Amino acid sequence: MSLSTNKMFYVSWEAFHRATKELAHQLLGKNYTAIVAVSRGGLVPAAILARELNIRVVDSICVASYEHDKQGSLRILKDASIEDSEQLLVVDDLVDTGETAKALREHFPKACFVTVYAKPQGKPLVDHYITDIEQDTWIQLPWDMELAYSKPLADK
Ligand SMILES: O=P(O)(O)OC[C@H]1O[C@H](OP(=O)(O)OP(=O)(O)O)[C@H](O)[C@@H]1O
Ligand code: HPA
Ligand SMILES: [Mg+2]
Repeated sequence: MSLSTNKMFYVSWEAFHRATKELAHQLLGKNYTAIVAVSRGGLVPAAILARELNIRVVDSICVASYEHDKQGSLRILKDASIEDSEQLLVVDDLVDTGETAKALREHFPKACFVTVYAKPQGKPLVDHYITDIEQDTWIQLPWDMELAYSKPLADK
């Protein structure tokens, strides 16, 4: 989905942390031994999950799929050095069209693929996620935003 939609779902750092901890609760006790973060969006939830689940082996796969807000084909810029296994968690921030998830599932067929947010098109490709977001809504993540002054209603 491109950024042309005007429906927005704004996520604060606190909300992102809370949702990711909820994801950690779902994964607790499943004995995952390693995490691969899907860079860049998966880096933040991967750090939070690693802390909550006490996983010390954390790697990344660096991919580029969106060029200038339009979806292109997925390119692997750097692969992870961790082997695929059922004890591996592959973490991304969200699934939208599911193109990234599809490619990653092919790359790590045994691993558990998780995200914090999921839109309907990508949802079937995710093993665990926390929050449903409509397909036509753009998720504004906290690292893409900054605090800004808001005029009082009376001055608008
Ligand atoms: O389900 P899809 O339609 O494939 O979209 C989901 C992917 O898009 C975003 O990454 P993006 O490629 O924008 O790059 P970034 O993580 O480096 O910001 C997001 O972090 C997911 O990885
Ligand atoms: N928000 C941020 N990045 C994204 C989205 C979104 O809704 N979809 C694909 N990449
Ligand atoms: Mg990404």
